[in-house]
Amino acid sequence: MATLFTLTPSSKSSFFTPFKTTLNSKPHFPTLRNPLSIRCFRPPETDTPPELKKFWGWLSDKGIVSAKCPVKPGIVTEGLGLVAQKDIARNEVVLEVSKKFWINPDTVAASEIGSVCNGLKPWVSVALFLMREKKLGDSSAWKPYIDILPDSTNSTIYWSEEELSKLQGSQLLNTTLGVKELVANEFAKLEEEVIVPNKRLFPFDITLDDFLWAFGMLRSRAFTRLEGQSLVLIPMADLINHSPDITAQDYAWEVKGAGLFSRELLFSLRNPIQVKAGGQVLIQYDLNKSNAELALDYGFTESRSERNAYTLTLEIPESDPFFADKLDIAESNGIGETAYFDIVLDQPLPAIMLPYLRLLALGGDDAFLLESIFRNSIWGHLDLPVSPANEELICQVIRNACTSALSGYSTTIEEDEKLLAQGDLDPRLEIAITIRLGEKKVLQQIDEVFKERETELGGFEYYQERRLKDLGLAGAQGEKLPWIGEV
Ligand SMILES: C[S@@+](CC[C@H](N)C(=O)[O-])C[C@H]1O[C@@H](n2cnc3c(N)ncnc32)[C@H](O)[C@@H]1O
Repeated sequence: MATLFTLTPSSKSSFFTPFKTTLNSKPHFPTLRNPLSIRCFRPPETDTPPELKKFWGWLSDKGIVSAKCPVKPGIVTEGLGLVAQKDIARNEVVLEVSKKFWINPDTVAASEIGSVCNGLKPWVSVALFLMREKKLGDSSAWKPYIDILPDSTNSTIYWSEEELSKLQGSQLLNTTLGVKELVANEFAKLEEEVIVPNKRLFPFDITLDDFLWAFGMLRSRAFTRLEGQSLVLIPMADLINHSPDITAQDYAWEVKGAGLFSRELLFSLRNPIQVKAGGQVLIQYDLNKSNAELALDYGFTESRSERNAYTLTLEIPESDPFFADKLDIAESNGIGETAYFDIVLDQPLPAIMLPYLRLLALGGDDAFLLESIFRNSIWGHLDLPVSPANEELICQVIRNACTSALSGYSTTIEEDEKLLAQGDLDPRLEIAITIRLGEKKVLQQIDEVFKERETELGGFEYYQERRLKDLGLAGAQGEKLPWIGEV
């Protein structure tokens, strides 16, 4: 039965596309109902590491910041962050960085390696630029910035095998391995087509680890979807950390025109919530990212239940005798041969999932609905239960898939909850437990939905009953009218 259609509990492939989103892509508005929790106070000046002092000096020399700048880079619990130098009001602009200090594909194109980067994907060219500047050391014009970039984050792309083993059975493990494979493939191509043929420009060893480092830096700190920009690194602005307490929808940043005729572009960062001097200016990165996306992109998770999600991949198998008809119906309703459904903890199933499942399970006595005369009305019919056999098959296949996915994890929900409750965990272990616990809870929730449906199968109204009613051949309760047998 389960072979009737394919259900792959894996992540969607579009998730592998680098820089679909990096920092937030949706408007986020701050709210005073969610007061900022001050995580760390500005360390005494003597604690400031030399790299940070040099970075500040470089920012000042370039005119990126002035002595009046309301924020300064400082050491905070999240690594480096932006520390308020005075009380900062909500919506106050804390930083403006001119385009000439951004690192984006235009920067690469205008650089020494620009001529060999033609045709590279934007993120690949910026990653190559970043690696090269790092290798150039003292000769790099960007050295003070490169020197304050971390060697890694807690993103799962940087985890050891041992650390990744704690994600056994999870979608995030598959996604992480998929992303690393994608990065490795891109690197192999880059090495062969650009690095090796241009030894003069790259007179040093550049390894896959260097490329992974650059990829992770972009993924965690590049701003995307800025007007007309694919991805941009903005020194100093990229020190802004995320706060789960800022939950309203608004962009904390924008690109503005400046100078004569507004020809110069300026990146402007606002403080979304009132901050006291010494506190950290924080923003909401992206309310729509799941914990898996946060863990992969930035290396942290949140405890809010709606961050827990599981992506169900449903597919019409080519072996289905009605493949062509089903595909035609799916495509005319905006779905394809494969559909991805993000199921979120404590939220209802996506509305389109049940109709799509009914379509996939259509066959046997219900196959007549696939005939072309029904083509315009079929989707409406699939919105409601079609037949007991169809609905039962859906329940069985989904429940089997949930059971199988749940059996892939090495711990139970209860064990994970106990581990989390103990506290004081290594950050990567805590991320792994949060992720696998969240995924299992969502799988359990899906199973419960279809378990309940199974018990309700006898109470649903199916296509044939609705049809008889529409034709006036059945009573309000679906019972056949007395004369029907006499017709
Ligand atoms: C845009 S950078 C911010 C600057 C960064 N803290 C640094 O030291 O360079 C994003 C990275 O900061 C860290 N980070 C930001 N917000 C965080 C949070 N709420 N919890 C844990 N780490 C956070 C993560 O390592 C993330 O990948």
